[in-house]
Amino acid sequence: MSATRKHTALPKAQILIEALPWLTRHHGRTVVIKFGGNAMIDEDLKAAFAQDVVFLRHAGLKPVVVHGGGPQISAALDRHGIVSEFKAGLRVTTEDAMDVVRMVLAGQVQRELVGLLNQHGPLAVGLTGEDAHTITAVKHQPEIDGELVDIGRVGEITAIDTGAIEALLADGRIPVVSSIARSQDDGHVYNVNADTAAAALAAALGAETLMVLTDVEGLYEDWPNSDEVISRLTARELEKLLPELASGMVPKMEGCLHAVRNGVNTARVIDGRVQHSILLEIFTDEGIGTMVVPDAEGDADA
Ligand SMILES: Nc1ncnc2c1ncn2[C@@H]1O[C@H](COP(=O)(O)OP(=O)(O)O)[C@@H](O)[C@H]1O
Ligand SMILES: CC(=O)N[C@@H](CCC(=O)OP(=O)(O)O)C(=O)O
Repeated sequence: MSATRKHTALPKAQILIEALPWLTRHHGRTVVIKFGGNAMIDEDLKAAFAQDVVFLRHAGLKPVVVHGGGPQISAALDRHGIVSEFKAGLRVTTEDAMDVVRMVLAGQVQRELVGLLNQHGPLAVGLTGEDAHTITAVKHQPEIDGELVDIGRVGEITAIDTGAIEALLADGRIPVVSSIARSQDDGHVYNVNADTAAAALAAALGAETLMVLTDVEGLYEDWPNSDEVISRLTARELEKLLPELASGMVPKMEGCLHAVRNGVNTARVIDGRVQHSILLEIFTDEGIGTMVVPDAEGDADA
């Protein structure tokens, strides 16, 4: 009887001890995790996400969650009779649409994640970029075919104030941030792409890692023709690839590039549809998605 028990218990100890080098390396470090709206497929996945984040916190890391909600916003706009339109990968956001964006991100998606995390204890505190000047932006006008285009209340980040997030982390809490910015140029607010917001926060916080959870396995080498995932690339390699990327991958990979060029050690895009993908990525060698690393010192034109 006891021999059988030992048999089944030993592999579990093995798994725990395998995580030791990662626990040592990441102890006390900040990890920014972006949870994309497309990865929030079902209740089980959302609950597993919350478990992973709480696990990281109890393992001595400092997780910061930045969430998206693109599909959820589109569904709510649809119910309000507002048609969703994207230009340069960003939502054209009228004044009316902005109210809906804010209501869905801060009032629904963020509340749901805070609730799931807090099933494990008094840990999560939700905020938007408006709170304590966390994210400040000016009006963003993307250039499309050589012309500046007005896409409404979409913001370009000009400043990050990490004070509120750092105070929460120091208090052992898990900040959950919605990608809405305070406006530098008028009294209103701006809609910011959640990947861009997560990357800017990761850089400003000096995070160890930016982890972007989405609905594909990683960055595909030749999307949509093949599902060959690029497992590792340097900032310079990514920079060369950027002009070829499409739609949702553009802000994600631009964000990864910004992060590793501004002090973040690794930026990863991983499949949020796989349960416990965060734990697999942080605590094992068999990293599952795409990892972007800074250029090696001495790299030409790095
Ligand atoms: N090279 C690529 N590799 C993987 N996905 C790509 C690529 N180019 C474009 N995509 C698209 O980007 C999508 C992910 O971005 P997005 O829809 O904005 O997700 P999220 O809600 O997680 O931010 C994928 O589902 C895929 O359709
Ligand atoms: C300006 C802009 O496009 N904002 C995004 C904000 C939410 C988001 O980025 O959500 P995902 O991460 O799920 O795509 C939007 O309105 O859809």
